[in-house]
Amino acid sequence: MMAATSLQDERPARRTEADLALSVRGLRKLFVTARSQIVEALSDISFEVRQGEVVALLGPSGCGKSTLLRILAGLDTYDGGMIDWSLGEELNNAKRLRAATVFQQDSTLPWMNIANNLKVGMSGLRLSRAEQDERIRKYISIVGLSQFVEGFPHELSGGMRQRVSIARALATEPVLLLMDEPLSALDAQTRVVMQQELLRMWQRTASTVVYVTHDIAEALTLADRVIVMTCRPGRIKEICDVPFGRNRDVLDVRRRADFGALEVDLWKMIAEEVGDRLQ
Ligand SMILES: Nc1ncnc2c1ncn2[C@@H]1O[C@H](COP(=O)(O)OP(=O)(O)OP(=O)(O)O)[C@@H](O)[C@H]1O
Repeated sequence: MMAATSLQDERPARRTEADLALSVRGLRKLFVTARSQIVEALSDISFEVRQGEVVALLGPSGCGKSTLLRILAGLDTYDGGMIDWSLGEELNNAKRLRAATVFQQDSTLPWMNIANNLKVGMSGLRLSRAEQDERIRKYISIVGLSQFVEGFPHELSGGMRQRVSIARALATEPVLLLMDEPLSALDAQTRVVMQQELLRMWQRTASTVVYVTHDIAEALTLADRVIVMTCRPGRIKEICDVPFGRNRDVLDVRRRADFGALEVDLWKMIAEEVGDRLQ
């Protein structure tokens, strides 16, 4: 059992159905390979995401984390089960949440300067020019790139380009922020700085976030709950509460004894899946 279960007093209070942002029920996803083989990527996936909650999807390589995120983003279909978008609005004839996605790979547009990269993300939002400019200023400043706003992606490092991608998603002020290993290409120092920035931003914007990572410490640092997935076909192995509250500091949480205990528990779960002998 997880160490978190002994820390009931620090957990966020259980909320009612009215607080749900979305719930996924019995989701199944099949792929057909080039050799006509059927691959079951996801099987019987059920979980809920509450408003303002940060949920991390953690699991071994190939367990279907990105597939699940792509389905939530509306970029892929599914073959069974359902998604109930509690807070959804009508978008393209379907009830969905207004979401923005940040991927692992660089997705900046090289022919546009940084300001225009952010504008592209906001293009469907019918914002006035002044509102767009204000959001560009705000979110580029949040990711620490104010002096590069007129520059072009090729003038930035890989990590800086990734920060542009994050700013572009944030500038749309989405109801649901979907992030697929957004910090994995960054160097270790920038990564910690960005984790702190994400915590700060989410606290300010009360964002609802689904965050894919294979990094256990990152999941514990950022999330309110960690959903651990099994090897393929990806199922839910365990859902763990992270008892650190939203108002947390990247370095302070790592000093906590229960951080270490949770990290070990999660390691064991992942090791069980990949057949490692660490356990
Ligand atoms: N287009 C596709 N056709 C066939 N199989 C696919 C396709 N896309 C994904 N898969 C398979 O589905 C499974 C889940 O892939 P997915 O990329 O979602 O895993 P992941 O957990 O995000 O992995 P990683 O952590 O390595 O990025 C994998 O076994 C993969 O081989």
